[in-house]
Amino acid sequence: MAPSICAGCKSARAVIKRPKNHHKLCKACFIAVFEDEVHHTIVSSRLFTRGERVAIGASGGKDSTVLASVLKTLNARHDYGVELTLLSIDEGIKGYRDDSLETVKRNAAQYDLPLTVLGYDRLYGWTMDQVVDAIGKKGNCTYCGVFRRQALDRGAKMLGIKHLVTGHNADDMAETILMNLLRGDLPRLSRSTRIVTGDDSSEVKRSKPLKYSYEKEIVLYAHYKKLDYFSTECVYSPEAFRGTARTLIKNLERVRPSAILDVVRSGEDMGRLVPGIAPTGSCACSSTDALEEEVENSGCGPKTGLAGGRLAGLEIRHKEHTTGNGNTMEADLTARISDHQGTKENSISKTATTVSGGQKLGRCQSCGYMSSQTFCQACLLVESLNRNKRGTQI
Ligand SMILES: Nc1ncnc2c1ncn2[C@@H]1O[C@H](COP(=O)(O)OP(=O)(O)OP(=O)(O)O)[C@@H](O)[C@H]1O
Repeated sequence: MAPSICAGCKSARAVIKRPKNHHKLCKACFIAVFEDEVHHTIVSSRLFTRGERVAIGASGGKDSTVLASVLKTLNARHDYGVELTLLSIDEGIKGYRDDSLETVKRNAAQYDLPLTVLGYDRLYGWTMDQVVDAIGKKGNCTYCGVFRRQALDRGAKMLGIKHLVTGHNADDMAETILMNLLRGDLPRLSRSTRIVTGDDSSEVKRSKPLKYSYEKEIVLYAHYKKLDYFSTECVYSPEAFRGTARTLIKNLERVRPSAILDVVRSGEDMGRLVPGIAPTGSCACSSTDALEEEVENSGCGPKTGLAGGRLAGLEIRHKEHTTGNGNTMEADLTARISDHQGTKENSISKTATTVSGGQKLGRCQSCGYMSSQTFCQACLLVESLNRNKRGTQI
């Protein structure tokens, strides 16, 4: 059989059948088309403004490695005028994150980008290995997801950066949409489809430039560009619901390649029909729900609605266990996590902002992180861990 000719340049030999649409392309055309599509997403969503400083959430995995590489390339090629930096969170998982962080360090040198690494141990007084020792594997993603979200925000704030990009891809988006659909949670589905969460009034806006990029194409791009990435899965395996959604998406993709994008587009369309949800671009991270949703979008994190119940329970129990003036635990927590939060953040904002649903968005009374509750989710989780450690039954 005669070799196929590239559908792009019409001259070179095609070596790739694009997972997204089965177009046959040569290597150079595939790389070009992949980069052009990410550029199109960035431009059409007006993700960046000239002069902006942007932190790339860098885990050393394929998605964020490709994101860093593509953004570096596109920033130079199209002169976005943004200042890129890598931000890594060390969850403290031996045999996983320690190795992947070595990859990020090499990436920083390869792409000539500054790198900042922040650890859970420093931020919360706990590594994930210690958390799992304390609570077991079940539900550990809840802790990790809540901690990571805050850690990334805090890292960005520490660097004086107001925009964080993550490597969430189309497959991740489709999974999350499907999970929210299966739960019947349309408001969350709507929020989860956004490319940008947070706006000028939120402290750190987040965006997903790879939102329309297929995971398989990300892997192919990394392969053809010979990118250095870390490919081991987290040793604390993901929870069942997302795993099932992932399998479903992969099976759908097998029989209909466009299924992933179709689910993403359908999610966006459905999201637009949900009443009472602010249009894209307004703050999506200003409520407890939105925080959980970000955790969920992280790829790990609560997959079964566990976090909401667990956290609500902790909040109630926290109130029961707080003394009249509510200061006992606050002092304890503050002592444990004051290292990173500093006096500035701990000086609790007196002004609260009204957010959707009539909730007041204020500051966690312990750490100063934005929260619609008295204490933020991370502080509640840290306190539950500390209580268990002290042998106190909550
Ligand atoms: N430890 C971390 N430090 C910094 N950013 C992170 C970290 N973990 C996840 N992220 C960010 O969140 C995105 C989604 O994370 P997820 O856990 O789903 O990993 P993933 O899909 O395997 O992505 P990757 O291939 O980049 O590891 C990552 O692409 C990255 O931008």
